[in-house]
Amino acid sequence: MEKESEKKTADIDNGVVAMAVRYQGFDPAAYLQYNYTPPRADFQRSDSIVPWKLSCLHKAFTEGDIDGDLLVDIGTGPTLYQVMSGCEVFRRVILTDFLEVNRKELKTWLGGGSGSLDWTPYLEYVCQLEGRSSSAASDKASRLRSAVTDVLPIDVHRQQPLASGALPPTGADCLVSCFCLESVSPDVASFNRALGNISTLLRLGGHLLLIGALGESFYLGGPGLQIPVVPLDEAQVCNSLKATGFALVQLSVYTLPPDMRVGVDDVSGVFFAKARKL
Ligand SMILES: Nc1ncnc2c1ncn2[C@@H]1O[C@@H](CSCCNC[C@@H]2Cc3ccc([N+](=O)[O-])cc3CN2)[C@@H](O)[C@H]1O
Repeated sequence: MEKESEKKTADIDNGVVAMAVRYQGFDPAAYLQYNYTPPRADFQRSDSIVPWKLSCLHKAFTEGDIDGDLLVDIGTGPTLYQVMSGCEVFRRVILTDFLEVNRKELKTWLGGGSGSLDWTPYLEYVCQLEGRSSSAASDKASRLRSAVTDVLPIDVHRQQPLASGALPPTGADCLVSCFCLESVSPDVASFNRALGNISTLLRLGGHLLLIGALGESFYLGGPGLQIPVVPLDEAQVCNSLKATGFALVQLSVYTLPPDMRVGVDDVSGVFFAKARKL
């Protein structure tokens, strides 16, 4: 007779395995087009989502309470915007993703190639936030390329999400993770476990910068590829951070205007959380 706890564990594993299978069809180029081109990435609009995210990250990295040597991005996907401010603060940056197609996309750009998206407008915008002239974008690209030392496989559902020895024994000084945990977790319990798993990668007192979707139940990971998402609200995000040993430092929320709802997901808002590991 299967014990209840064994059945629950089996269900948990089945949900995670099903999610991993779903991700095999992920299309980085399509995903970038859906979410990282206008209107969601319109640098002429003050209410566009990407400028909001870049401003949150810039402020969080530069307001003086974050420092250290190593920044790790959890579930980087095929995007680089997450570390364009952080690469000025940390000597070393590690990017991570579950899929080889995304790691390849990142390595192409890092190797000087042009990937599926032109990141120049992003680099120019972050240069402006930093008070540099936007012509400094190519210098920033060089700094980013030299700061990123590794692009590693990761699985946030493992108690040890990275290969042993991937990080120094003291762990990362800061983690950043954008739109990953809620998009790979079948339910809130799985989301909380994943948050606890990635916390093991962060030193005590280190910061977590978490960006994620609110009210999202699915998104398109490629043409016709609906990927399920566990819907979160602000209260759940706060509860999950507290339950996994983080002190919330700051929470900001962006509510999508109607014309940002373009049919590639059913997200209603985006949260930005700055938290510290207790
Ligand atoms: N087990 C795993 N461990 C770690 N990473 C894993 C695992 N499985 C998959 N991954 C990895 O995680 C994935 C990260 S991309 C997830 C996309 N999240 C949803 C999408 C994003 C988005 C973007 C922008 C806006 N907006 O309003 O501007 C809204 C939204 C909401 N929809 C992907 O890289 C996969 O490769």
